[in-house]
Amino acid sequence: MAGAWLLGAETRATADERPRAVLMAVVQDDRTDEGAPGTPASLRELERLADTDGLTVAETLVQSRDRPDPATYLGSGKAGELAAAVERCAADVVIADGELSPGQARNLQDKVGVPVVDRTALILDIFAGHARTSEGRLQVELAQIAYQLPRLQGAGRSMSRVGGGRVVGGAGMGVRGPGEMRLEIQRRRLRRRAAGLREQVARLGRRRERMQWRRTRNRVPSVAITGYTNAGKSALLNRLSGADALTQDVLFATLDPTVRRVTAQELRFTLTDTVGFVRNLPHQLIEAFRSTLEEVARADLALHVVDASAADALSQISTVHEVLREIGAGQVPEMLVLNKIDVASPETVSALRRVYLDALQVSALTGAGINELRDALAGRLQEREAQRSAGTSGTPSPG
Ligand SMILES: Nc1nc2c(ncn2[C@@H]2O[C@H](COP(=O)(O)OP(=O)(O)OP(=O)(O)O)[C@@H](O)[C@H]2O)c(=O)[nH]1
Repeated sequence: MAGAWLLGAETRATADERPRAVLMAVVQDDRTDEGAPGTPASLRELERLADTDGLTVAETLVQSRDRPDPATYLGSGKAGELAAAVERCAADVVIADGELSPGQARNLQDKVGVPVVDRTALILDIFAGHARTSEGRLQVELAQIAYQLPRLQGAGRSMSRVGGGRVVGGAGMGVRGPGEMRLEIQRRRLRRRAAGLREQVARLGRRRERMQWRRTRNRVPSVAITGYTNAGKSALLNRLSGADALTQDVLFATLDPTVRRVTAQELRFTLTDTVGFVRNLPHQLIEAFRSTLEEVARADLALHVVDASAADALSQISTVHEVLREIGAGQVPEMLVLNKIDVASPETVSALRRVYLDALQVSALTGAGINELRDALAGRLQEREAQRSAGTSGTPSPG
């Protein structure tokens, strides 16, 4: 069930009722750049993320401050307002549009009485609901454990309350209370589980490498489709290859890479769909999905799909570039394509074309521009192939 990990067993919602969320954010006076936490674009995206995770957004609370309160994130007056909002809306969860420290989450949770999580936890929850292959599921669980470990104290603290008194001191100085012991056992169990998962991921990664190596040896050029979440990557993959990958109007419908074969201008190449990128993609996820994302780093060409109907398309492009750099794929040659041209506004398209002069315009929905794109891809790959053979022909052959 979506939201299952996020809400734990405490949710008040029933199976046929969507859990309700209150969103909250601190807008920092010195961080009002497009996409910073609490800005309209970021909040709209958080709403979409919550919706994708099967939650109903009941209310949104924003506070403007110098910086978040170190103890409670919101200032104390605003935290009181948050508690009232949770009560009023019968909310099941509070989601912050920034990153909460484990302490901030715990303190706020004590004030409002329902789980308080951040954007990272929400994205992890969505990933958990969408991972389809065993590799994807393992990777998500690993990322969840990495997120949970430093936050275990919350559970330990309430357990230690049951066990009677504060963790240290309650049961005598230097003596561990029962809560602390339970916490240590839990930590150890999670670490052991993480080690097992890492081993399985590594095994699957090696298998993926062998397959990739076979493709390289057979010299099948590869194109990796990248782009912001919901840009239309899967739809475009289907159009280009005549395949049937999952397309859904939700964020992160695609989590596991899908490889398809395409032939154009007598050139055969592979097309790989990859996970959609989003602002502030949790670091744990980039780590966990590194082997999947490395498909992009090894590709001959990255086809960067842009949703030209998104008002913040330019900032989505920069986010994708940032993530690509972070996974070591910044050097892969890129072909940028403007998708959803059937619904894009002329203003956004011309703003994009001013920066990306020769970006092709396509619609995965209507099929406009698809043949040209397929040919352009084949052309670029052939060019690269020609350059590569020219580069190697100068090298003396052994013997
Ligand atoms: N109007 C229009 N809608 C499109 C076009 N291409 C894709 N869509 C829609 O946009 C939504 C997202 O498409 P997907 O192909 O799932 O997007 P994605 O980039 O793979 O998404 P993630 O899996 O979240 O990364 C779906 O509802 C598609 O039907 C297009 O050219 N025009």
